[in-house]
Formats: sequence, structure tokens, C-alpha cells
Amino acid sequence: MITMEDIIREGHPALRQRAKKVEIPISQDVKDLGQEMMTFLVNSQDPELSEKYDLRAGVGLAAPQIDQGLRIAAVHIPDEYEDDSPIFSDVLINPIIKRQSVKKAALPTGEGCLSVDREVPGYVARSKRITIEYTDLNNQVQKVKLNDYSAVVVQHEIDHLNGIMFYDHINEEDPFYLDSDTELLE
Ligand SMILES: Cc1nc(NNC(=O)[C@H](CC2CCCC2)CN(O)CO)c(F)c(N2CCN3CCOC[C@@H]3C2)n1
Ligand code: NI
Repeated sequence: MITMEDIIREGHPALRQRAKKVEIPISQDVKDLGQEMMTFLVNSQDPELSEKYDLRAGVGLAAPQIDQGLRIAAVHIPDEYEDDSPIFSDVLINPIIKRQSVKKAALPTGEGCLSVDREVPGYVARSKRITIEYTDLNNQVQKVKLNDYSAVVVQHEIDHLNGIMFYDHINEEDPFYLDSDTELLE
């Protein structure tokens, strides 16, 4: 199973590389990897298991973070109200952002990263609405519209596939600068 030891940290060159497209139909190895990444997220959100295995909580994980230079990202975003039905949960193979709104959104708390062992304060403005296309673990092409929180998470993960870290988006002069078309998500 994936634990924090498997997650590479900033400074590791693999975090700044562009990940390679995955061959379709996906191999059993890729399917296993995707499932392991999803299991990490589910475990990391479980109070007992996260404690037992010393996992930092995560709602997303990109393959480059476990030193696999492939365009695979797992996202598991629970609905904070009903635990059983997550808002969005899937393993994205070769995800593409097909459409994105001009309107931006940012998490009021800023962002963190399992590959970054420090706080980096500041707003990360991302598209408020996106339409993504990807292949899922059953080789089915999915086209999904996401907004707000799930759009932010998926953009953070797709950034990792392109060697981009969240703090690359933070305004250096004024980390909490918000332009007029950026909304803080509550
Ligand atoms: C927002 C949030 N970020 C958490 N961690 N960081 C991550 O996921 C990084 C990716 C996120 C950072 C900002 C956008 C994407 C991982 N990244 O580096 C992957 O590239 C959380 F853990 C978290 N939640 C809310 C839901 N809660 C359900 C119950 O369990 C605890 C869990 C905590 N929300
Ligand atoms: Ni990250």
C-alpha cells in the first residue's frame, strides 16, 4: 500500500517533469497503480487508518508524487455532509481540460501539497468551472463538468502532471492578492 514514504518531496526533480501519456487500453499495472492511489486517499481520510499508517489527509494524488512519470491522478472528494456519496471520486488517466471559465476561484485557506512539507501562505486562483475529459480505469472516456472545490482539486492534480506546484500560482508581491474575477470559496 502507498504510505507517506512513497511520496516524493519538493526538490525531487520528478516533481518538475512533464508526465508521459498512458497507453490506452490501460495495462493491468496502470490499473493496479490507479487503484492503489485511490486506496491511499480513502485510507488517508479514515481516522483510524490515517492514524495507524501515519498518513497526511489527501483529496487528490498525482502519479508523479509517487515517482511515476505517468498522466494519472486519483481524486476522492467527500461530501462533508453525507459521508457515503463523495462529490467526485475517480482515477483520471490522461486528463485534459477541455473548457475552463474565465471566472476564478480560490480556497480561502490557500493550498497545501503532500509533496511540500511546509506552509506556503497565499491564494491560488484557479478556474471556477472546468470541463475535463479523461479515460477511467475501465477504459471508458469520461467527460465531466466540475466547479468550485472539485474543480480546484482536479486543477491542482493536473498541474502535477505538468510539473507545476501550487505555489507557482501565488502572487509574490502580495500572496493574498485577489483580482476582481476571483471568488473565495466558502
Ligand atoms: C483541500 C484539502 N486538502 C487536503 N489535503 N491536501 C491535499 O489533498 C492535496 C491536494 C489539495 C490541496 C488543495 C487542492 C487539492 C494533496 N496533493 O498534494 C495532491 O497533489 C485535505 F486533506 C482536505 N480535506 C478535506 C476533506 N476531509 C475529509 C475527511 O478526511 C480529511 C479530509 C481533509 N482538503
Ligand atoms: Ni499536490
